[in-house]
Amino acid sequence: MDRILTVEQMTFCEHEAEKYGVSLAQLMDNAAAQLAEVIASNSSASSKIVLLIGKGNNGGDGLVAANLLAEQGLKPAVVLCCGEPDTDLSSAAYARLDKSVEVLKAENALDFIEDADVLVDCIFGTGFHGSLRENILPVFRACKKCEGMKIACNLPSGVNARNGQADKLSFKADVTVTFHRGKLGLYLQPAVDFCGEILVKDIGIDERCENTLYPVITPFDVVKARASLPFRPADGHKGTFGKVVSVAGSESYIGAAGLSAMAAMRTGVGLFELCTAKSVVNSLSAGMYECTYSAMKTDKDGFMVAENAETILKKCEKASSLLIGCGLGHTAETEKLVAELIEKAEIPIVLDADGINSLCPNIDVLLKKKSTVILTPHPAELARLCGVTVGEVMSDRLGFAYRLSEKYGVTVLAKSADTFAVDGGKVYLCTEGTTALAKGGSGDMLAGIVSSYVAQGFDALDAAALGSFTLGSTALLAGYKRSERGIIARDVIDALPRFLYDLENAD
Ligand SMILES: NC(=O)C1=CN([C@@H]2O[C@H](COP(=O)(O)OP(=O)(O)OC[C@H]3O[C@@H](n4cnc5c(N)ncnc54)[C@H](OP(=O)(O)O)[C@@H]3O)[C@@H](O)[C@H]2O)[C@@H](O)CC1
Ligand SMILES: [K+]
Repeated sequence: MDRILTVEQMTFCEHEAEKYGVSLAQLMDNAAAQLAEVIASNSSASSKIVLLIGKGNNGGDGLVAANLLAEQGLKPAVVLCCGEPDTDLSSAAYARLDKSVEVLKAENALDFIEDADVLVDCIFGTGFHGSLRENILPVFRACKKCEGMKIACNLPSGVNARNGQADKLSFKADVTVTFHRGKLGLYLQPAVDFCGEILVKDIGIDERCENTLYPVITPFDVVKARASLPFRPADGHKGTFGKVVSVAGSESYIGAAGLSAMAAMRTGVGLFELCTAKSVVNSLSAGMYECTYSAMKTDKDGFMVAENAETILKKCEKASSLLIGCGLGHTAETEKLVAELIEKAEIPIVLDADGINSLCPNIDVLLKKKSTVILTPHPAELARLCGVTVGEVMSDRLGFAYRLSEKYGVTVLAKSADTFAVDGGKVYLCTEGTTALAKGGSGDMLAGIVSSYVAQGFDALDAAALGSFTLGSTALLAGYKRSERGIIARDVIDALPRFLYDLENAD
């Protein structure tokens, strides 16, 4: 799988295909043929094959597939789950249904569904929205009881292909036969748990149909990760591998400054300087010897003040990335500090956590930036950056990240269980991860790693995507034969050299 499409991109492609001589009806026939092939390969002459049919074109795919199965001498039956098909294509397919195919209504077929040897879900496809309605729940409960092979057409019903949200009673497929390209939602949590094995099948859509769209989504995998690792010259010295200046930490948030520094230093950067409150210097320097420290001026609560900007900018002259935000705190002074650093710094900036929160009231300062900016928001921070609710962000995380990136010319690493790295030209999806990262400190590590990669000269998008891949994969490695419950940030940091070794030596 080398490309993923959003539902909007897929719909665009389907209509664009007509320009290349493939009609929507032909696409449905092609989709049905691919579906029928997978069903047939999982059936024998005696198999009880049951296709669950919705009203839309997903149901149409199932009806055409039923005909193809009947032609091969198999014995499919169809269950109308939402009444009679009602789109042009699906009602035409229903009118053409082979007479040998048994047709049942859902209310009379619950036991029949439970007994299927091969159960095929063609109830909802990309047209699904909202959640499963009350009247159809008995069908989904019967599906749950069925012990036969379960195949989903295009996507499991109950799953939202746009954003990965999924009803708890969604069809739990062993195999999902999806058409042309993987649909974004299928690779996101929690939908991914309902898809089983995802088979992407060609239905005759020319690749050129994708060219006029905004960037297609590329999964960031080990091959890409390996390719984006920079060469380390054998005669390199600490100056060769870049320097991060980090503006992080406060009397209230000490650990965040330390974790981001350790993660950066464990991912290849030559030098790391921590600009922070005196109290943070005192406590971290007792155990973290590898970086340098600069004590900054603070307010009475121990948060850094804007007056430090000049000193920090001076330090930036000898550095190659500026990390702002881990444990910074959010005050009127940090807002001023962040705005001034963004406006004046001439090295790439990675903005995380309270760096982002401090930016939000003055977000238009991004338009005055002198250098590359990478934002690393979690969903609540992304919502704040976009001025919308978290619920709105969750319904279209990629869309919000993309528009933010376009509007301000920044790279956005929209982090969550699945993470998007987005800039105006490309979108990467990073799905590595484990619940070991669902803990305090993970965001700090990610920001530190990204700042380290940027300091070493990576392009911003590669640094962001590889940063996410590095953190997710390392957490998996740290959790090998250990419970995700018990892994903490420092375990992940300790495992970073091992992860990088494996990556450097991957085939
Ligand atoms: N376009 C093409 O060229 C091709 C498309 N292809 C296939 O078509 C599929 C897309 O077809 P589609 O657009 O007709 O939508 P589909 O997924 O069948 O569902 C729509 C129906 O579901 C209903 N419904 C929705 N939510 C609901 C809910 N919560 N609870 C209850 N009902 C709900 C909705 O009702 P309504 O919104 O009116 O309430 C409507 O009746 C796509 O996945 C692929 O398989 C292939 O053949 C290749 C060519
Ligand atoms: K389906």
